[in-house]
Amino acid sequence: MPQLRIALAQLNNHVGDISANADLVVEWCRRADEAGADLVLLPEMVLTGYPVEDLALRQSFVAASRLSVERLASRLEAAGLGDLTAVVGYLDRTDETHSLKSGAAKPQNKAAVLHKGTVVCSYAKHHLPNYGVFDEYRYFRPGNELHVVRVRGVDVGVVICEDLWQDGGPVAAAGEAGVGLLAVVNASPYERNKDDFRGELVARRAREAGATLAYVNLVGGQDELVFDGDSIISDSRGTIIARGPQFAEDLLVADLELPAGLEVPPGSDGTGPSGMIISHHVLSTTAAPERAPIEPKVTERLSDLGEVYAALVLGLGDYCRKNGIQRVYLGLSGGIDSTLTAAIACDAIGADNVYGLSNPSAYSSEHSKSDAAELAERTGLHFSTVPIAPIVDAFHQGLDIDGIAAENLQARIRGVIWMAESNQHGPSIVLACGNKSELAVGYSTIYGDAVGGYAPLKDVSKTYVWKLAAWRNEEAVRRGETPPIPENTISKEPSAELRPGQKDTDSLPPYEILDAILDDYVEGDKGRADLVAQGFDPDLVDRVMRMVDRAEYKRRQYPPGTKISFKAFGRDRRLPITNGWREGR
Ligand SMILES: Nc1ncnc2c1ncn2[C@@H]1O[C@H](COP(=O)(O)OP(=O)(O)OC[C@H]2O[C@@H]([n+]3cccc(C(=O)O)c3)[C@H](O)[C@@H]2O)[C@@H](O)[C@H]1O
Ligand SMILES: Nc1ncnc2c1ncn2[C@@H]1O[C@H](COP(=O)(O)OP(=O)(O)OP(=O)(O)O)[C@@H](O)[C@H]1O
Ligand SMILES: NC(=O)CC[C@H](N)C(=O)O
Repeated sequence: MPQLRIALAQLNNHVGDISANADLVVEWCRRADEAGADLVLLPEMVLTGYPVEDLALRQSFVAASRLSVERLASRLEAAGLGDLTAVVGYLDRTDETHSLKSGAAKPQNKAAVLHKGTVVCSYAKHHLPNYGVFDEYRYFRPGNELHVVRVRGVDVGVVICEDLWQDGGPVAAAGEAGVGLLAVVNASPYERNKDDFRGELVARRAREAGATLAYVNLVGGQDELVFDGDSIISDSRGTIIARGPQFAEDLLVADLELPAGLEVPPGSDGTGPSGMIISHHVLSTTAAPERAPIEPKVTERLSDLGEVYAALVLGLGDYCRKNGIQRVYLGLSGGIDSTLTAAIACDAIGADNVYGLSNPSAYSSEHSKSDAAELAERTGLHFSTVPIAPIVDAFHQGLDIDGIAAENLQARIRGVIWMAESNQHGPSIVLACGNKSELAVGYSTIYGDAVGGYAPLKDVSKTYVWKLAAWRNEEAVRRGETPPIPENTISKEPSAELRPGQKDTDSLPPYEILDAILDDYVEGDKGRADLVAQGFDPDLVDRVMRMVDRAEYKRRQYPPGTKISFKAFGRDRRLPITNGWREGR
């Protein structure tokens, strides 16, 4: 059986920066070549980044992507990497003469096969995901052909991401065509438990196709999405034989013993058993040289809490790095949300770039100040205190307000202070510290503690915030480091401290109950009858549903934050703000 050395380049690119991404591709191809690879797979749309959103509608962007892939082929050849076969994702349009208004003029999400200075063929994704965070029907025209390339005598079928998730189509056709290897290039965003699902999917499709399957995934943060890498190789029996790290760049290299391709006349095209047009391309048939075999690695999985924490760190870190943001400012109340946000920020961009502000009011407890100071001591972040009581008093001299209006004034004054610091010492942003539970029920002050450029905990429920905080401290102990989060911050009862003795439970049900209802209402999209049938108190269900529905306007104005759940607020859950639909009340 011919031996093929494959390299999966799970890299972190930059949406829109085609020229820098092309440089990255060359660099990773060089690394693959140095590792002796015959074939290197790069992630879906590696040249443009993913998702490009409405950049896909700009002809200039599509043309630049297309030109870049052609130049890349000659660049690789000129760099002495022409013998390597590279699968490179990009955006293409082949029918630019058609009317822009017609769907036929839409570009395609493609993967080009580059070899010996040419673009040998280019596969267009068949299945376009159009659910959750994906809008691919808005942008792309689906493909209808399959390409099979022969590398070192092995037939390799190339498909793109969602093609793997759907039954039938190009994956089934590749199996029927008898490929030895199915190469799948991906940009599959992280969400909790998705890695388990992906692992099973890859193994199942490999068994169904009767072929070894190599799955390469992107790494890095892109606005609200974070890509976790976690590239996988499964043999044709469904055994995972190699797996890359999560949330880190890596070149995963493996030697594969694969069956020789069947007799296909060079360059012959035809219709496969499932009726799909299949084009064959013979690139190389010579056997691999004698070389010391590489033992493929199977990287250990992170724990559930560990992977969520890593996602939040990478999401915030890449948002800052890719947008030229050097520092972050945030209000430190000594509470669990701002403390965990600060710990994530320190891990993402370094404590020396994190500026925490304590802004005590007349109602602030002593522990709110001492716990915030202790956090600074433990992490090494910059810490300063700007009391707001005199500013609040000055406002009250000119304003006749009380109750919630007066409470919100305090939160807004803090927001003004954080933004002023950020403006003064930029390039920097303010971090909003709200969590998913608060965001769901509108428990934050708009233009107050809701100000900011990024919200790391936006998709993390309050009960999970506590778990993550405990996990981060345990992790520090395991590594022999100082746990960042003060014990009192984890154990004390949450309070907004906007009036004397205020507790979150004055306005909200206990978070364990609230989060259970929110899980079903927000993530599960269940209706009132289902929630009541599950045993939740009907009055409480009504109250929570009302709070969630009414807070849509607040969520729309909230900063972006990393998606970690099946359904995050934002692109994943799109509801009208002006909405008269009410159930049972
Ligand atoms: N449909 C709509 N579209 C656009 N804007 C709309 C709107 N409905 C109201 N508004 C505007 O929004 C205002 C009400 O929102 P907002 O000013 O935020 O005030 P509001 O939601 O009434 O009060 C803030 C709540 O959050 C709690 N809080 C505040 C700060 C921190 C924390 C915490 O623990 O983290 C909790 C606080 O205890 C209080 O219960 C209205 O006065 C109006 O101006
Ligand atoms: N005294 C304070 N000094 C600085 N920032 C504050 C102060 N109080 C509140 N904040 C900011 O406002 C946000 C909302 O805090 P609040 O205490 O009202 O509710 P919370 O959701 O329980 O948050 P936390 O758990 O961080 O206290 C905090 O996360 C913090 O960023
Ligand atoms: N880019 C894609 O096609 C992603 C869709 C796919 N179901 C995933 O999340 O992995």
